[in-house]
Amino acid sequence: MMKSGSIWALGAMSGTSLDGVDAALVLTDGHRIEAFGDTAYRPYSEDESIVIRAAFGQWPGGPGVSAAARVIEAAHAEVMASLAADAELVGFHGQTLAHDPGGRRTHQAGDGARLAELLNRPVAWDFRSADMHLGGQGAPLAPFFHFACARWMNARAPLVFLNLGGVGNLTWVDPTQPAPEVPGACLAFDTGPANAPVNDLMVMRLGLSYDSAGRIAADGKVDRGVIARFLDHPYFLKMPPKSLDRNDFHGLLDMVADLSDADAAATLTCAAAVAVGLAADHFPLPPERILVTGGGRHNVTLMAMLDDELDAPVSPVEEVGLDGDMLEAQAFAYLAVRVARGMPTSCPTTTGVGAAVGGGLINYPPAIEI
Ligand SMILES: Nc1ncnc2c1ncn2[C@@H]1O[C@H](COP(=O)(O)OP(=O)(O)OP(=O)(O)O)[C@@H](O)[C@H]1O
Ligand SMILES: CC(=O)N[C@H]1[C@@H]2OC[C@@H](O2)[C@@H](O)[C@@H]1O[C@H](C)C(=O)O
Repeated sequence: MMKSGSIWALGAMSGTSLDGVDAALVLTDGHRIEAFGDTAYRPYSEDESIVIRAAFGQWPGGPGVSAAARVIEAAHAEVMASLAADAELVGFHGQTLAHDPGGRRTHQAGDGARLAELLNRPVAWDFRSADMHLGGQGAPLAPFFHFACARWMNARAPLVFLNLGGVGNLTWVDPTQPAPEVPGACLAFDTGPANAPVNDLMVMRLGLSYDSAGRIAADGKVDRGVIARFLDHPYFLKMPPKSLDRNDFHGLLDMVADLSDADAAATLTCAAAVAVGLAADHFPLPPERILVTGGGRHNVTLMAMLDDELDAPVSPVEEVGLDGDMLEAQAFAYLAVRVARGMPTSCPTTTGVGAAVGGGLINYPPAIEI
């Protein structure tokens, strides 16, 4: 018989910026967040990053995919090992190598069965495929968790969670609705590129992995002509829900090729903020506040530009007691419990799927023989 009370679940996420694996414990019954527990982070080594990057853009069976999957599984097992002892269930997102919503396919490398064996815990994984098979974008999946976070913080009016990772994505939530899958409770979509283009610029020109605190961008001047051309991208004409692959805006770097380092950084940072500004046109009602999560919240220049673009107050999620480095890992802990209990993980207004759907597979560790 299925349990109904809260259990500790351990979630893990390896994001598009490929810095490492986040892991976090959440106590939940799949509806309510009762408590947040310990967290851990394990960066990928240079050698591991090279193996994973070599498989970027590949589909299962493609060159380098197996090698990348083994690196990803081992890194996850390592960071989760100490926390798994306190968890009844693991949520394993894996590393997205390719995402093609138009072609109804997505690829998160890493095998849940292998991780179940390595951690000796049941593992919920492959969260995105079912949604895509049923016509959804397969992303974003954090929205139902964001709805639960809004309830956890006792919010009484609509608010927005904005995640600034490699790509930007947001969830507009109305916590007064009875459940996240109810029409009017959540609207979620990817806003556009966030940190990825600036990171790529930093790597290419300065040998840095990102623009720390946005200091380089702060010294630059935004090229409004480039921003206007950026906004011509057909993605901005699409109605949400909609999602992006990390490389969908690759041409953006060419557009700043003739600019100085500082001007190029300022322009790419502004592009991320302007994309969020455009996203705000889709909000069903004005949100009370915009809570920013993901690494981009540390970018002071980006946060100031967002403030200029948006009408509601913008602040990091820490302001309400959440952990902006761990929200995605916590989301997959929460979603794992929903998968285990047959609850939906996405709906028409979060991924564009035809009806609320529960995605994910569960693998159990091999039975121990005595
Ligand atoms: N101190 C900082 N100053 C400026 N930018 C920062 C700082 N710390 C992190 N970032 C940016 O945040 C990025 C990492 O963000 P995050 O960890 O949220 O991404 P991710 O989870 O890998 O991506 P996604 O959410 O798209 O999967 C870094 O690559 C960098 O661009
Ligand atoms: C396909 C994929 O891995 N998408 C990620 C990525 O990173 C941010 C954004 O693009 C979001 O759509 C999603 O991750 C978060 C955790 C989500 O599904 O909500």
